[in-house]
Amino acid sequence: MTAQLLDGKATAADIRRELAERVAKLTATTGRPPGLGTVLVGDDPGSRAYVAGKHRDCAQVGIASLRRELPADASRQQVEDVIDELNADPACTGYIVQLPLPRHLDTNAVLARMDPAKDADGLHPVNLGRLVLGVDAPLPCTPRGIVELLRRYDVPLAGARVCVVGRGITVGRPIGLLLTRRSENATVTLCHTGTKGLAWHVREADIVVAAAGSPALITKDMLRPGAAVLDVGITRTEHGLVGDIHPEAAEVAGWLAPMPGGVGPMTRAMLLANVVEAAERNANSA
Ligand SMILES: Nc1nc(=O)c2c([nH]1)NC[C@@H]1CN(c3ccc(C(=O)N[C@@H](CCC(=O)O)C(=O)O)cc3)C=[N+]21
Repeated sequence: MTAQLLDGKATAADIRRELAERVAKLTATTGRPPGLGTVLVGDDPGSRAYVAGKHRDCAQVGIASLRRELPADASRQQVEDVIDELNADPACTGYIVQLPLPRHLDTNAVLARMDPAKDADGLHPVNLGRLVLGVDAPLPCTPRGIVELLRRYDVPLAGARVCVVGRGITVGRPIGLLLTRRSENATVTLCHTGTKGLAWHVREADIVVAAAGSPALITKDMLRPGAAVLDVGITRTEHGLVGDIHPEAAEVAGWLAPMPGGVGPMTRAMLLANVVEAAERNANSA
């Protein structure tokens, strides 16, 4: 078997076209385009590249970009001033603080200072709480992108056994909350580096979400033939970017979202969707 491609790159391009129409309407009715802010602290080349990609996406769909950059040794006060400024700026519909922050800064304190209505990442504690409660809120971009990709390729979710590998706050922790909603109705097992018998858990699964950041962790012998496999891991090595899924997994999987070209572009598209939805909420309440 050779897996069917879950083409995140092409799907994200479709979504950007859909969003561009909504942005054009919003801009016409409100007199100004939605704006996405990014806060980048330090000069990690990976983070810089991601942020640049987000601004390219914005330009494509007609969303305005507000870039804020601070040096790696920025003080807590400097970061708070930028957050306060974006919270108050009517041109900023939503924004993100690029993670990880330099170690001397308290990530949770920074996230908590954001206006939850402007949280384009869905990572503010209030919005994560709303996700647990099942109340409408901006959703974390990567989990939302994964659900959207599975839906657009008609991968069956109801009753599916999903194995998530990784417990980070951006992917592993929140994705189970989306997939176990009644509307998705999947069953989710959350595995991590402390899991005993990882291969057994993975082999039980109809859908495997690999988000551990451990190169080639998931090998073809671990997979149920025909499973949908999504590679969320990205590790920078001297040979380039490496995912969590071993390349030979494509021989056994039924569907594969590769890295690159799978979940990454979907994450970026969902960030834009969160901003457009926030702008539509504002327009409707104005
Ligand atoms: N506040 C915050 N929100 C984030 O959403 C966030 C973050 N911080 N910190 C870092 C991670 C990582 N992340 C990626 C997004 C897109 C690609 C992406 O588009 N990847 C391309 C290729 C990337 C490349 O070639 O460098 C792909 O997979 O095809 C990758 C990684 C968002 N993150």
